[in-house]
Amino acid sequence: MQTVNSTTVEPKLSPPSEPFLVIEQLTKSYPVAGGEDYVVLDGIDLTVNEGEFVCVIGHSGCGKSTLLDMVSGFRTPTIGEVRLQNKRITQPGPDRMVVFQNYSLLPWMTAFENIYLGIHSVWPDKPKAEKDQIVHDHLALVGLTEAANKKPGQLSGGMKQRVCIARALALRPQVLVLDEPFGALDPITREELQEELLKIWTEHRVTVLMITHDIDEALLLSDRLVMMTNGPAAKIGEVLTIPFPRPRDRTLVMEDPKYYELRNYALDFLYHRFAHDDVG
Ligand SMILES: Nc1ncnc2c1ncn2[C@@H]1O[C@H](COP(=O)(O)OP(=O)(O)OP(=O)(O)O)[C@@H](O)[C@H]1O
Repeated sequence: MQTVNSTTVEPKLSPPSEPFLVIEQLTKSYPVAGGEDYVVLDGIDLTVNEGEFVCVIGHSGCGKSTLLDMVSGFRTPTIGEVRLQNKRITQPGPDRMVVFQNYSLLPWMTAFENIYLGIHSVWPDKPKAEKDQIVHDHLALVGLTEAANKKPGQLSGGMKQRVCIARALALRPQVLVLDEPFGALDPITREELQEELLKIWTEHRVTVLMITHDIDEALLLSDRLVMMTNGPAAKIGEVLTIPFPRPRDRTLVMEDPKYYELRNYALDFLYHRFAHDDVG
């Protein structure tokens, strides 16, 4: 793993007392023809600290993507609001970069060009050499220097997802929004990317909001695990604080007796207390 060189902007951490990302009384409903609105999320409150890694887990269809989409600005709340550093979020912006499960790279462009495109659209006036350097640094960050000139069709799923992570981080977002980023990967590649994400986060401390269906992934990566109740009208059921010291090592984490305590607690939440009745 290489680190980003001199072009990296050190994260400016807000004073701890200042709220960073605030989700307040967030409700989202959709109109239903000839009937009552369908309420997906109902009164979600969550404050995320700067530099925190928060995972969101919940059954399929409970509204996890809807929640993160309102942080990204792709959807607007019906009631309530999301604020980043006291500024209400009303639209997408480069301060909140999203990585989706299914790569979303432009297939006719190389890995380099895919990353360059975003940098150029946010900083059109930066000298080209500087933009090139940012791309090279971020390809190196995810171990893809050799693949710079390959197109998505020539890359494995894991490599494509690395490019997506590099592309997102290259814009120096304040919040990295990850919507099940490793969901389509095989277990070995998934573990590799978890390790890489953990290293990148440890070095750069970007604030992360990540959806996962994998409790083990959440326990390895996150500071807090937000567990959603089932929809319709899903809420935050509980938030678990994940106490393992950082930097984390998978083996050490899994050897910690608290690991199984937390894992069982989360499993009980999902499969007993809020068992899914086959929707979505
Ligand atoms: N534009 C829309 N109009 C109406 N209903 C919608 C719309 N978008 C999403 N929904 C509904 O909102 C609910 C939550 O969807 P969402 O994708 O946020 O769930 P999720 O928890 O992310 O699911 P998964 O884990 O399967 O990705 C679902 O019942 C979905 O059908």
